Amino acid sequence: MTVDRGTRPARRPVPTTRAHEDDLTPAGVDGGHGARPVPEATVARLAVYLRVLTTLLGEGRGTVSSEELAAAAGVNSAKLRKDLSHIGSSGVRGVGYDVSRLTAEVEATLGLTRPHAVALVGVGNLGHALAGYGGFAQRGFPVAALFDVDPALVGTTVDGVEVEHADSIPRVCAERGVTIGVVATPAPAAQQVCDHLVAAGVRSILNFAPTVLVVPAGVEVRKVDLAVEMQVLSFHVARRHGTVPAAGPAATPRQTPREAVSR
Ligand SMILES: NC(=O)c1ccc[n+]([C@@H]2O[C@H](COP(=O)([O-])OP(=O)(O)OC[C@H]3O[C@@H](n4cnc5c(N)ncnc54)[C@H](O)[C@@H]3O)[C@@H](O)[C@H]2O)c1
Repeated sequence: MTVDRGTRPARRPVPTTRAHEDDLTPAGVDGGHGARPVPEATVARLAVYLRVLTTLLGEGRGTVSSEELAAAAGVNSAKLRKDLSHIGSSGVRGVGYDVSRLTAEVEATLGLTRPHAVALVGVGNLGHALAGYGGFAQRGFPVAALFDVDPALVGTTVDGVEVEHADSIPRVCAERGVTIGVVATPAPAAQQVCDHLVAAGVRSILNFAPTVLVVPAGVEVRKVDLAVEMQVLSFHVARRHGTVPAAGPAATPRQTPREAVSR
Protein backbone atom coordinates (compact mmCIF):
# COMPACT_ATOMS: atom_id res chain seq x y z
CA MET A 1 0.00 0.00 0.00
CA THR A 2 2.49 2.64 1.11
CA VAL A 3 6.14 2.68 1.84
CA ASP A 4 8.18 4.59 4.35
CA ARG A 5 8.72 8.05 2.88
CA GLY A 6 12.25 8.36 4.13
CA THR A 7 11.32 9.57 7.60
CA ARG A 8 14.09 7.59 9.23
CA PRO A 9 14.30 9.22 12.65
CA ALA A 10 17.40 10.10 14.59
CA ARG A 11 17.58 7.79 17.61
CA ARG A 12 16.71 9.76 20.73
CA PRO A 13 18.10 8.75 24.08
CA VAL A 14 15.51 6.75 25.99
CA PRO A 15 14.91 6.82 29.71
CA THR A 16 16.61 3.49 30.41
CA THR A 17 18.61 1.01 28.40
CA ARG A 18 16.50 -2.03 29.09
CA ALA A 19 15.65 -4.02 25.98
CA HIS A 20 12.34 -5.49 26.97
CA GLU A 21 10.82 -8.15 24.77
CA ASP A 22 8.32 -10.74 25.81
CA ASP A 23 10.76 -13.62 25.58
CA LEU A 24 12.95 -11.85 28.13
CA THR A 25 10.08 -10.99 30.42
CA PRO A 26 10.33 -12.52 33.87
CA ALA A 27 7.39 -14.84 34.18
CA GLY A 28 4.29 -13.84 35.89
CA VAL A 29 1.45 -11.50 36.51
CA ASP A 30 -0.43 -11.19 39.74
CA GLY A 31 -3.13 -13.79 39.80
CA GLY A 32 -5.41 -11.29 41.51
CA HIS A 33 -6.32 -13.53 44.41
CA GLY A 34 -3.26 -13.12 46.59
CA ALA A 35 -1.66 -16.29 45.25
CA ARG A 36 1.67 -16.74 43.47
CA PRO A 37 2.15 -14.87 40.19
CA VAL A 38 0.66 -16.57 37.15
CA PRO A 39 3.40 -17.87 34.82
CA GLU A 40 3.65 -16.11 31.47
CA ALA A 41 2.92 -19.33 29.54
CA THR A 42 -0.23 -19.80 31.60
CA VAL A 43 -1.31 -16.24 30.83
CA ALA A 44 -1.04 -17.00 27.11
CA ARG A 45 -3.13 -20.16 27.53
CA LEU A 46 -5.73 -18.32 29.63
CA ALA A 47 -6.37 -16.12 26.60
CA VAL A 48 -6.99 -19.27 24.54
CA TYR A 49 -9.32 -20.72 27.20
CA LEU A 50 -11.20 -17.45 27.21
CA ARG A 51 -11.77 -17.65 23.48
CA VAL A 52 -13.28 -21.12 23.89
CA LEU A 53 -15.33 -20.06 26.92
CA THR A 54 -16.72 -17.08 25.02
CA THR A 55 -17.91 -19.42 22.27
CA LEU A 56 -19.50 -21.74 24.84
CA LEU A 57 -21.22 -18.78 26.51
CA GLY A 58 -22.57 -17.74 23.11
CA GLU A 59 -23.98 -21.25 22.70
CA GLY A 60 -25.74 -20.93 26.06
CA ARG A 61 -23.66 -23.62 27.76
CA GLY A 62 -23.81 -23.70 31.56
CA THR A 63 -20.93 -26.03 32.36
CA VAL A 64 -17.94 -27.54 30.61
CA SER A 65 -15.70 -30.42 31.62
CA SER A 66 -11.97 -29.90 31.89
CA GLU A 67 -11.49 -32.53 29.17
CA GLU A 68 -13.76 -30.71 26.72
CA LEU A 69 -12.30 -27.29 27.47
CA ALA A 70 -8.75 -28.66 27.24
CA ALA A 71 -9.44 -30.39 23.92
CA ALA A 72 -10.99 -27.25 22.43
CA ALA A 73 -7.97 -25.23 23.57
CA GLY A 74 -5.47 -27.81 22.28
CA VAL A 75 -3.88 -28.71 25.63
CA ASN A 76 -4.16 -31.73 27.89
CA SER A 77 -6.61 -31.58 30.77
CA ALA A 78 -3.92 -31.86 33.46
CA LYS A 79 -2.26 -28.71 32.14
CA LEU A 80 -5.61 -26.95 31.96
CA ARG A 81 -6.42 -27.82 35.58
CA LYS A 82 -3.00 -26.62 36.68
CA ASP A 83 -3.40 -23.37 34.73
CA LEU A 84 -6.80 -22.72 36.27
CA SER A 85 -5.53 -23.53 39.75
CA HIS A 86 -3.16 -20.56 39.34
CA ILE A 87 -6.17 -18.26 39.26
CA GLY A 88 -7.97 -20.10 42.05
CA SER A 89 -10.53 -21.80 39.79
CA SER A 90 -11.44 -25.40 40.34
CA GLY A 91 -14.20 -27.40 38.75
CA VAL A 92 -16.75 -29.60 40.49
CA ARG A 93 -16.07 -33.32 40.17
CA GLY A 94 -18.53 -34.88 37.73
CA VAL A 95 -19.92 -31.48 36.73
CA GLY A 96 -16.98 -29.47 35.44
CA TYR A 97 -16.58 -25.72 35.39
CA ASP A 98 -19.34 -23.15 35.48
CA VAL A 99 -18.78 -21.44 32.10
CA SER A 100 -20.04 -18.03 33.16
CA ARG A 101 -18.07 -17.94 36.40
CA LEU A 102 -14.87 -19.25 34.84
CA THR A 103 -15.18 -16.68 32.04
CA ALA A 104 -15.43 -13.91 34.62
CA GLU A 105 -12.46 -15.26 36.57
CA VAL A 106 -10.26 -15.51 33.48
CA GLU A 107 -11.33 -12.05 32.32
CA ALA A 108 -10.52 -10.59 35.74
CA THR A 109 -7.07 -12.22 35.71
CA LEU A 110 -6.36 -10.89 32.23
CA GLY A 111 -7.52 -7.40 33.20
CA LEU A 112 -10.38 -7.53 30.74
CA THR A 113 -13.09 -6.19 33.01
CA ARG A 114 -12.84 -2.89 31.14
CA PRO A 115 -12.04 -2.13 27.49
CA HIS A 116 -8.50 -1.12 26.52
CA ALA A 117 -8.27 1.72 24.02
CA VAL A 118 -5.71 0.85 21.35
CA ALA A 119 -3.59 3.24 19.28
CA LEU A 120 -2.09 1.87 16.10
CA VAL A 121 0.89 3.58 14.51
CA GLY A 122 1.74 2.90 10.88
CA VAL A 123 -1.35 2.45 8.73
CA GLY A 124 0.34 0.68 5.83
CA ASN A 125 -0.39 -2.82 4.54
CA LEU A 126 -0.32 -4.47 7.94
CA GLY A 127 -1.64 -1.56 9.99
CA HIS A 128 -4.58 -1.03 7.66
CA ALA A 129 -5.57 -4.68 7.94
CA LEU A 130 -5.27 -4.63 11.72
CA ALA A 131 -7.20 -1.36 12.01
CA GLY A 132 -10.02 -2.75 9.88
CA TYR A 133 -10.38 -5.98 11.86
CA GLY A 134 -13.54 -5.73 13.95
CA GLY A 135 -12.60 -8.68 16.16
CA PHE A 136 -10.36 -6.56 18.40
CA ALA A 137 -13.22 -4.31 19.51
CA GLN A 138 -15.42 -7.36 20.09
CA ARG A 139 -12.83 -8.73 22.49
CA GLY A 140 -12.42 -5.50 24.42
CA PHE A 141 -9.72 -3.74 22.41
CA PRO A 142 -11.36 -0.92 20.44
CA VAL A 143 -9.05 0.91 18.06
CA ALA A 144 -9.29 4.45 19.40
CA ALA A 145 -6.57 6.16 17.36
CA LEU A 146 -4.58 5.69 14.16
CA PHE A 147 -1.35 7.49 13.31
CA ASP A 148 0.90 7.76 10.28
CA VAL A 149 3.26 10.30 8.73
CA ASP A 150 2.21 9.78 5.13
CA PRO A 151 0.31 12.90 3.97
CA ALA A 152 -1.73 10.68 1.66
CA LEU A 153 -3.02 8.74 4.68
CA VAL A 154 -3.40 11.46 7.31
CA GLY A 155 -7.02 12.62 7.30
CA THR A 156 -8.38 9.40 5.78
CA THR A 157 -10.45 7.01 7.90
CA VAL A 158 -10.33 3.28 8.51
CA ASP A 159 -13.52 1.82 9.94
CA GLY A 160 -14.62 5.25 11.12
CA VAL A 161 -11.34 6.12 12.87
CA GLU A 162 -9.38 9.04 11.41
CA VAL A 163 -5.68 8.63 10.66
CA GLU A 164 -3.85 11.45 12.46
CA HIS A 165 -0.28 12.63 12.11
CA ALA A 166 2.19 10.86 14.38
CA ASP A 167 3.12 14.23 15.87
CA SER A 168 -0.20 14.17 17.73
CA ILE A 169 0.46 10.83 19.48
CA PRO A 170 1.03 12.37 22.95
CA ARG A 171 -2.06 14.60 22.90
CA VAL A 172 -4.47 12.11 21.30
CA CYS A 173 -3.37 9.13 23.40
CA ALA A 174 -3.78 11.11 26.60
CA GLU A 175 -7.19 12.46 25.54
CA ARG A 176 -8.53 9.01 24.59
CA GLY A 177 -7.02 7.09 27.47
CA VAL A 178 -5.01 4.78 25.23
CA THR A 179 -3.52 1.88 27.17
CA ILE A 180 -2.14 -0.31 24.36
CA GLY A 181 0.03 0.89 21.47
CA VAL A 182 0.55 -1.15 18.32
CA VAL A 183 3.68 -0.42 16.28
CA ALA A 184 3.30 -1.31 12.60
CA THR A 185 5.85 1.04 11.08
CA PRO A 186 9.06 0.10 9.27
CA ALA A 187 11.79 -0.92 11.70
CA PRO A 188 13.82 2.32 11.50
CA ALA A 189 10.85 4.35 12.77
CA ALA A 190 9.72 1.92 15.44
CA GLN A 191 11.87 3.08 18.37
CA GLN A 192 10.90 6.72 17.96
CA VAL A 193 7.24 5.77 17.68
CA CYS A 194 7.59 3.61 20.78
CA ASP A 195 9.21 6.51 22.66
CA HIS A 196 6.29 8.78 21.73
CA LEU A 197 3.77 6.20 22.93
CA VAL A 198 5.64 5.73 26.20
CA ALA A 199 5.88 9.50 26.68
CA ALA A 200 2.10 9.60 26.20
CA GLY A 201 1.68 7.23 29.14
CA VAL A 202 1.14 4.03 27.14
CA ARG A 203 2.51 1.13 29.18
CA SER A 204 1.76 -1.82 26.86
CA ILE A 205 3.23 -2.05 23.38
CA LEU A 206 2.59 -4.67 20.71
CA ASN A 207 5.46 -4.52 18.25
CA PHE A 208 5.22 -5.87 14.71
CA ALA A 209 8.38 -4.16 13.45
CA PRO A 210 11.41 -6.43 13.14
CA THR A 211 13.47 -4.64 15.77
CA VAL A 212 14.00 -4.84 19.52
CA LEU A 213 12.43 -1.89 21.31
CA VAL A 214 14.09 -0.32 24.32
CA VAL A 215 11.63 0.77 26.97
CA PRO A 216 11.72 1.98 30.56
CA ALA A 217 10.90 -0.28 33.48
CA GLY A 218 7.18 -0.71 33.87
CA VAL A 219 6.47 -0.84 30.14
CA GLU A 220 5.61 -4.21 28.60
CA VAL A 221 6.52 -5.01 25.01
CA ARG A 222 5.26 -8.04 23.16
CA LYS A 223 6.77 -8.75 19.80
CA VAL A 224 4.85 -10.46 17.04
CA ASP A 225 6.90 -12.02 14.28
CA LEU A 226 5.10 -14.43 11.99
CA ALA A 227 8.39 -15.36 10.30
CA VAL A 228 9.69 -16.60 13.65
CA GLU A 229 6.57 -18.73 14.04
CA MET A 230 7.16 -20.17 10.56
CA GLN A 231 10.78 -20.88 11.43
CA VAL A 232 9.60 -22.84 14.46
CA LEU A 233 7.20 -24.76 12.22
CA SER A 234 10.05 -25.32 9.79
CA PHE A 235 12.11 -26.82 12.61
CA HIS A 236 9.33 -29.30 13.41
CA VAL A 237 8.90 -30.21 9.74
CA ALA A 238 12.65 -30.77 9.43
CA ARG A 239 12.67 -32.86 12.62
CA ARG A 240 9.84 -35.03 11.32
CA HIS A 241 11.88 -35.62 8.18
CA GLY A 242 14.97 -36.39 10.23
CA THR A 243 17.02 -33.55 8.78
CA VAL A 244 17.69 -31.81 12.12
CA PRO A 245 20.81 -33.03 13.95
CA ALA A 246 20.19 -34.01 17.57
CA ALA A 247 21.19 -31.12 19.82
CA GLY A 248 23.79 -31.01 22.57
CA PRO A 249 27.26 -32.38 23.19
CA ALA A 250 25.87 -35.86 23.88
CA ALA A 251 24.65 -36.20 20.31
CA THR A 252 27.09 -37.74 17.89
CA PRO A 253 26.42 -38.70 14.28
CA ARG A 254 26.19 -42.36 15.34
CA GLN A 255 23.42 -41.77 17.90
CA THR A 256 19.74 -41.90 17.16
CA PRO A 257 17.75 -39.03 18.70
CA ARG A 258 16.29 -41.50 21.24
CA GLU A 259 19.76 -42.57 22.32
CA ALA A 260 20.87 -38.98 22.68
CA VAL A 261 17.85 -38.15 24.85
CA SER A 262 18.11 -41.21 27.06
CA ARG A 263 21.74 -40.65 28.06
N1 LIG B 1 5.50 -9.21 12.72
C1 LIG B 1 5.08 -9.71 11.58
O1 LIG B 1 4.75 -10.87 11.49
C2 LIG B 1 5.03 -8.78 10.41
C3 LIG B 1 4.34 -9.11 9.25
C4 LIG B 1 4.30 -8.17 8.24
C5 LIG B 1 4.97 -6.95 8.39
N2 LIG B 1 5.65 -6.71 9.53
C6 LIG B 1 6.32 -5.44 9.78
O2 LIG B 1 5.31 -4.48 10.00
C7 LIG B 1 5.77 -3.20 9.57
C8 LIG B 1 4.79 -2.63 8.58
O3 LIG B 1 4.77 -3.43 7.41
P1 LIG B 1 3.88 -2.97 6.18
O4 LIG B 1 3.99 -4.01 5.14
O5 LIG B 1 2.53 -2.58 6.65
O6 LIG B 1 4.68 -1.65 5.71
P2 LIG B 1 4.09 -0.39 4.93
O7 LIG B 1 5.27 0.27 4.34
O8 LIG B 1 2.97 -0.80 4.05
O9 LIG B 1 3.47 0.52 6.10
C9 LIG B 1 4.26 1.21 7.03
C10 LIG B 1 3.51 2.48 7.41
O10 LIG B 1 4.23 3.12 8.46
C11 LIG B 1 4.20 4.51 8.20
N3 LIG B 1 5.28 5.18 8.91
C12 LIG B 1 6.59 5.27 8.59
N4 LIG B 1 7.25 5.99 9.52
C13 LIG B 1 6.35 6.35 10.45
C14 LIG B 1 6.41 7.11 11.65
N5 LIG B 1 7.56 7.62 12.10
N6 LIG B 1 5.27 7.31 12.34
C15 LIG B 1 4.09 6.79 11.92
N7 LIG B 1 3.97 6.06 10.80
C16 LIG B 1 5.09 5.84 10.05
C17 LIG B 1 4.32 4.61 6.67
O11 LIG B 1 3.89 5.87 6.19
C18 LIG B 1 3.41 3.47 6.26
O12 LIG B 1 2.07 3.89 6.09
C19 LIG B 1 7.17 -3.43 9.01
O13 LIG B 1 8.10 -3.16 10.02
C20 LIG B 1 7.17 -4.91 8.67
O14 LIG B 1 8.48 -5.45 8.67
C21 LIG B 1 5.69 -7.59 10.53
